[in-house]
Amino acid sequence: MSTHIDAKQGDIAEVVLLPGDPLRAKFIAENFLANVTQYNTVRNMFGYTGTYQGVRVSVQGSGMGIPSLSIYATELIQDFGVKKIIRVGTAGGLLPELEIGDVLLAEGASTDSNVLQATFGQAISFAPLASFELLCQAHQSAKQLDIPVRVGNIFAADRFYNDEIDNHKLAQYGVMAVEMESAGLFLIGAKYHVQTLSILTVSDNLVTQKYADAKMRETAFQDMMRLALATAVVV
Ligand SMILES: O=P(O)(O)O[C@H]1O[C@H](CO)[C@@H](O)[C@H]1O
Ligand SMILES: O=c1cc[nH]c(=O)[nH]1
Repeated sequence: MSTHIDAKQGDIAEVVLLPGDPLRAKFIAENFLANVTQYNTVRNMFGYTGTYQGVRVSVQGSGMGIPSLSIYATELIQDFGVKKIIRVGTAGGLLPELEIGDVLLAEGASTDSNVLQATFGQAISFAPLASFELLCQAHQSAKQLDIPVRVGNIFAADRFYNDEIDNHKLAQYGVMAVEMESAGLFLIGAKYHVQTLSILTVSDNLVTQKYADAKMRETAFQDMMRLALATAVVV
């Protein structure tokens, strides 16, 4: 076991889906996986392992924000030998044409988090990128499943509520949406040479002010879940 994950060696698959919401982890395990066992309840940050199309897959809640995700991603890699992590998250659209339910593949994650400076110092602006292999696979799987996706930059904000970020300028520079974890995930992937990707569903649009309710965020975004699982099981 690790500090925050009460699993034994071998309980967790080499590929893990990582939603922020532990109830989304439960929903994915109960609705998509076969032969499911629950390996973690510590802090109610649920973790499950099962099979999808015959391949072992785990799904683990990460909590909200880079600090919480970093704990789970690091322990999954260092203590349980995880090789691929796919975040399945929600995001706020910054482009007016994005509708609730649209699926995004994060190619890179800009951020206002201090985690990059804490790692590299002031002189370097590290660019946190998704794994090219996982990104290509997800793009290909999306075509096979007939799930439309947009690929590009997203913004991983340190705060859900803030008045300082210029969303309009981010959108002008092509940043599709805002969420709170991907830059930390991609940084950890780079550090430990582990493949990482974020597949996101637009849960609200900051321009049009449309939004999904909490139940929808927990259960409704099944295109993202099917796409992440299809990507995960390709070895
Ligand atoms: O739906 P999840 O995966 O939690 O992701 C988004 O939702 C949370 C904010 O409501 C943040 O964690 C943000 O990144
Ligand atoms: O971090 C997030 C997630 C969803 N929607 C937002 O506006 N922000």
